[in-house]
Amino acid sequence: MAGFLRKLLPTLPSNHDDDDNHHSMEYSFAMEYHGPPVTYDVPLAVPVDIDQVPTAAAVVSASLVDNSSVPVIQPIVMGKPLSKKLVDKLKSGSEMTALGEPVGLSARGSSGAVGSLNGDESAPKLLDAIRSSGRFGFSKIHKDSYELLGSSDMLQLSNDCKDGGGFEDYLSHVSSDSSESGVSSEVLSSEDSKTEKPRHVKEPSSVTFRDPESYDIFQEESDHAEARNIHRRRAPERNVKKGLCYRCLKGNRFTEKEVCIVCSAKYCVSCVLRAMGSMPEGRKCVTCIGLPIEESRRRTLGKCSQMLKRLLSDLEIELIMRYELLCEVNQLPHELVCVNGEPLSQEEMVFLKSCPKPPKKLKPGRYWYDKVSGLWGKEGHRPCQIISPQLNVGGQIKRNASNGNTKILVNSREITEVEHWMMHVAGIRCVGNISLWLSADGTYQEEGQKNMIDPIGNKSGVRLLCAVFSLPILPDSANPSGGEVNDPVNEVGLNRLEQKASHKLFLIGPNRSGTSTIFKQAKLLYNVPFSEDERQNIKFMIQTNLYCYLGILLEGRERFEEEILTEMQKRQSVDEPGPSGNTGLTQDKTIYSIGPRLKAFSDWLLQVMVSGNLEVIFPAATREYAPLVEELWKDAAIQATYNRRSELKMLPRVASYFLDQSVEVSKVDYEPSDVDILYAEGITSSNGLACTEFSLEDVDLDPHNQPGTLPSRRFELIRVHPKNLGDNCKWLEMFEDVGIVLFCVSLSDYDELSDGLNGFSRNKMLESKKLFERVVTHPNFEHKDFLLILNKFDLLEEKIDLSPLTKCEWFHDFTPVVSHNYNSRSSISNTHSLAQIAFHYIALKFKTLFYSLTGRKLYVSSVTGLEPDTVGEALTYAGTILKWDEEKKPNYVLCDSSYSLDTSTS
Ligand SMILES: Nc1nc2c(ncn2[C@@H]2O[C@H](COP(=O)(O)OP(=O)(O)OP(=O)(O)O)[C@@H](O)[C@H]2O)c(=O)[nH]1
Ligand SMILES: [Mg+2]
Repeated sequence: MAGFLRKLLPTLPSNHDDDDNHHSMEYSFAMEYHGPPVTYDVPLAVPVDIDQVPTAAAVVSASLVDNSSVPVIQPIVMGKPLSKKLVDKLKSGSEMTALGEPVGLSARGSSGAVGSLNGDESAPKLLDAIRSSGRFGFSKIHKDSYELLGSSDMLQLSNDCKDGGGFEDYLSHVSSDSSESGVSSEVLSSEDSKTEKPRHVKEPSSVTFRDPESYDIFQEESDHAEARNIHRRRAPERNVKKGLCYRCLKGNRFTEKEVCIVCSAKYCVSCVLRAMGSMPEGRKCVTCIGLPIEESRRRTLGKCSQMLKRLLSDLEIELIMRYELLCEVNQLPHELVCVNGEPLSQEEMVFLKSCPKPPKKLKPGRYWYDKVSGLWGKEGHRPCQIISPQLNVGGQIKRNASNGNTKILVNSREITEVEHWMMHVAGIRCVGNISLWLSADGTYQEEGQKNMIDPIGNKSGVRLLCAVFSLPILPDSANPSGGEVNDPVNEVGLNRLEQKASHKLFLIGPNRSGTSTIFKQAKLLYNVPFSEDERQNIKFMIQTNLYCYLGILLEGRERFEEEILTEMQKRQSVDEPGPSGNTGLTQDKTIYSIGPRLKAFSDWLLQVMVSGNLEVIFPAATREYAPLVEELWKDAAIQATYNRRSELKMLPRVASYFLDQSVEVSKVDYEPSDVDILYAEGITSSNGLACTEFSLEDVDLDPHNQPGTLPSRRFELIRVHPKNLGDNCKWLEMFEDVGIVLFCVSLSDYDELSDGLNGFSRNKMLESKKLFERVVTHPNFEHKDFLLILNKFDLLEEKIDLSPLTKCEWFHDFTPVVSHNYNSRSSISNTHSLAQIAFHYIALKFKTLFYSLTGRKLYVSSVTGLEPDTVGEALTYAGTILKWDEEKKPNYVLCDSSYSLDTSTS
């Protein structure tokens, strides 16, 4: 019949002729009826209007450019070498589901990656091997195991080879029109590939398939770019209950799983290899091969779970991870990166990524780029990196690129407040409406001026500042690479940038409240070493201060001597009044008198101090005058002066500590001990900003827990001196992301006066109160927790009996009830010392003030900065407060495939 019909219908399409064996032909036709009339209605055949027949639109060739629009059949599971038995089966062309899985159906990834996962070769070697052998399909790697090299590309390749084309032809085929064919095929054995054409080569189709096992729902796609966006926007919907494996639907949220970097499907240990196959593009379900990754997972590229590592050999993992990182389809799409308002072209993206200093961790987004200096940042934000300058990428930088509001233009961009502050700290004074040029070597120049301003990268304080604020560190002339070598300050910064501490503790307090002591104590407590740079600075500071202390003593000595002499003169004139007024100068030697040599030294030192040149004469002075310092310190007059140190207002308590070891300290090879560092005044950086990181173990509320078994959290302690905060603490706005503010107040301030401006001095406790109010009410800290550190409790204990708390007018109502047998040192009513009561009273004053300003609760801690325990307790308390805060917030669950436990929310 078919033969007959073929004769009847010679115009049938001829391209099916060679498919005779595969296509049966069936036809229907109508004939005119000539029989007897019928009693029923005969249905009429309505003529068909050809134009009304629906037809499938031709496939747009552009849609085939992208792999994502091409129907894919899954690659063979190649996690392990295939057994010989299976290989034989495959060779015989029979069973295609030997593993109970669709075997050997390979999607053609855009990378054209060849899926050898078990060989000893790395990818390039493997390609070389393929190049030289010209054989594809299975290669015999081990005695009893075969390795499947095939993908559809290879299949195509094998055909090309068979047809006379070599591997080079294949490569050019892949690179030139790889995107057009969209071929998928079943795997052939090496022999098959030599002798046969692929048995099943699919024509391109605009229909995509759904994997019945993975519940993927894919959209029909027509346009390449749109298709990419669809996939990027919409991960395939999955109705899998949380915690279950997406393939076997078993397990719970604690079952180890690996996650697909495209659709976030999770697979358990038994299913992962089946679901992900050979992973020619890394950890993707087989249905996701060829699709761009989910952008939020970009940071996890190249980091697989422990589970997968256990399943595959190191080599396999290495190769898969390399594919994952390098294969083209996983790369950041160029059009998603916008620089200075313009999306990047493919060429610009290549240019950007291959420059000597490319942007780190580039993600889709809008960026600004200062081509002159190389500064790079997110649109509307301060700079975050320095990349290679002069790259021809993106558009022209705009004035408001970083959303600055300083009216200071640097390379046509209005800089941000934090950059302005950095320049301020670096000593580059610039007020609004100024245009500067910043070159790639870090030099500034005012527009239209010839004078260069020093590269600010040279100043260690600025570098630290850059580190604290995550600003890029500008290179300096001595180290144009950006100062990343042998620079402890910078190292701190870089480490900081890398690790990103989880919580920032912001330490601030008025002058001499003890913030630097607490900061150093924290470093010592948590074994954060002082860098060589810091040690040298501290040594220099201790030696300089020693001369200051000596100067204060010498000044005191002069004063005491004069007092005595005046007294003696008075007495003499009363005792022996006479016309000559003889004062009997032979008797003018007092216990405060020193010999002529020491007197000469004393005069010189006092003169240097008055002229403010003390720092200039160091360190030469240390070498020169060490013997004199020793002699002076041991001199009876100085010792007598020192005994009256309580009358020397300027002499700090720690002075005696260093003066006691003045000989040691003034030696050239003096190395400060930890205690010396703690007692030294100040820290290191002149700008009053310091930061350090440490870990704290979580607070253990369960007594059964072993010590050291709880997770630890990273903290960053940032200490800022108020003198660097500008008028009305303007610069506090730089510290928006702090977790908690530690406000330090010296308990001993209540009866002390500050050296006020123009001779106007004020009670120091009231000064502290004023600063406290300013910081607390700063908009930046509106919702921040505050921990008040009431420091110098030891001094409060010492002085409270001698000097009543009511000396400070704010504490006028301090009227503790004292029992009759009151002993200030031991107890009041056998429970609290007067100092403790005073502490609670002061704490309450601050709490009430805080509540009136914020309506919130103030936390308070009693501290003696020179004692490690109390500082440790206060910092742990700060950590605990932050933890309480976290617990109050809704639970954020981490979702990272590098975690071996399934913790995602899906
Ligand atoms: N007795 C005693 N002295 C302390 C205590 N804490 C700090 N000091 C001393 O108080 C002085 C000032 O302390 P710093 O830590 O330098 O104070 P600061 O907040 O850094 O203030 P600036 O010096 O203005 O930067 C130093 O001499 C410290 O040794 C304490 O708890 N007890
Ligand atoms: Mg200090």
